[in-house]
Amino acid sequence: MRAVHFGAGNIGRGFIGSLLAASGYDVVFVDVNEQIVRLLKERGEYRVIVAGERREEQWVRGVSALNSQTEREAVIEAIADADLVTTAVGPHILPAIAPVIAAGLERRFTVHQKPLHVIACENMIGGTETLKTHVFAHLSTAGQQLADEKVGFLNCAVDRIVPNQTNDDPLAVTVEPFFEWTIETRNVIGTVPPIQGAHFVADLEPYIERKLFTVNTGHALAAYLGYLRNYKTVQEAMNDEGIRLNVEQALSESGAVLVKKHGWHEEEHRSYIKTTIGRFTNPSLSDDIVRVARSPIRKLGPNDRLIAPATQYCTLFGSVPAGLAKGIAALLRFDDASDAEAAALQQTIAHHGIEGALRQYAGLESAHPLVAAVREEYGRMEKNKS
Ligand SMILES: NC(=O)c1ccc[n+]([C@@H]2O[C@H](COP(=O)([O-])OP(=O)(O)OC[C@H]3O[C@@H](n4cnc5c(N)ncnc54)[C@H](O)[C@@H]3O)[C@@H](O)[C@H]2O)c1
Ligand SMILES: O=P(O)(O)OC[C@@H](O)[C@@H](O)[C@H](O)[C@H](O)CO
Repeated sequence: MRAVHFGAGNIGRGFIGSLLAASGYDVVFVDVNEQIVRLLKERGEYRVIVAGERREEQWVRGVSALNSQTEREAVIEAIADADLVTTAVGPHILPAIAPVIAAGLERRFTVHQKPLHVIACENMIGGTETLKTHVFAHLSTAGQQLADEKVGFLNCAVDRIVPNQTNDDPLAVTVEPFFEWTIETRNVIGTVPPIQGAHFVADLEPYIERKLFTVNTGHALAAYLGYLRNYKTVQEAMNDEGIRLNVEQALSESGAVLVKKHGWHEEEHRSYIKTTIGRFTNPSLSDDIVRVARSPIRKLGPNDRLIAPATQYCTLFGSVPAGLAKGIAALLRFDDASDAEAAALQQTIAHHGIEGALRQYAGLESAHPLVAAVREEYGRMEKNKS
């Protein structure tokens, strides 16, 4: 079996590639980072360091790599011959990889019509559906017809904290012990792709919302509030009792939405939150706040980790979730110079105020009750820096 995986970064090497290799796939990584591609080609293996109470090393073997910029033809051939195509490149990169995936499918259809599954492992709702739309924009009419019949685009939720790497070996990747990969079966063609440890479900919505509105919501609160207090890592931020209480408050608010909307059992969800907070405080990991806070405009989106649970809370319970409002206000104060979206967000706020930013990026009209609550928190943060 062959899997072509786009994005040999933190989660690509630290989770998806390692699980696929353990499931018996020959994994071909596709990336634009020449150093990583060269080393993967040279060595054909890399180390995953699982940092929990005990430190465990696992070798991922039988992998290869291609550079999508300089080896486009080989990428097309690899897709033509693959059983599975996966991605972990970041939501903003999906449009950039769509043309080569489409070219790979067109080539494949000239040679054979075996079923193929495509899974985008990005932190977003409907990630694979979004990739499919981009890919279809580059397919011929005949190609679209065949893709509809022969290619199963499967949405998924992917969960493992993989920080930015500081190992001496550029291929080694340190990860947390926890992992969860939930894949929707709705669009499977034939049988589900054999992936050891993956959890297949008929309806992904409860799972992706539970993951995004708990793990990523809590992470966002810790990162944006931690940034305001000049902490460098999520672990440092979570050791601040005030921030930890804010994270817990926001997660009880998003949790109330998840329990009411999807029928998650209250006790089970409390335990999911407890596990999540334990993961944030893992003393064996050091996760940079600027990584977790990255791309604040994306994170301010109407379907993303802060606005979606907050607006749903307002609708379901008729009151404003104060913890989530604080997280949104802290996001609006994120001005890290190395983050292009943070710079653009600050420009928007400078020109149009926070109301303008919330309208433009979160789709919130000024009359929405959340806006007043965010404005109040935002003003308080200006005075106290936290
Ligand atoms: N790191 C985590 O903890 C984690 C966990 C779950 C989900 N995710 C999601 O996985 C995705 C990737 O995150 P990450 O943390 O691994 O980021 P990352 O920056 O470590 O990895 C992204 C990789 O994509 C590569 N890339 C960029 N443009 C490309 C292109 N045109 N073609 C091929 N490769 C390209 C980059 O060179 C990099 O190696 C994001 O959507 C993220 O939300 C991350
Ligand atoms: O990857 P992002 O930018 O959407 O979010 C940052 C982190 O919250 C995220 O990468 C988590 O570490 C991950 O989602 C855990 O599964």
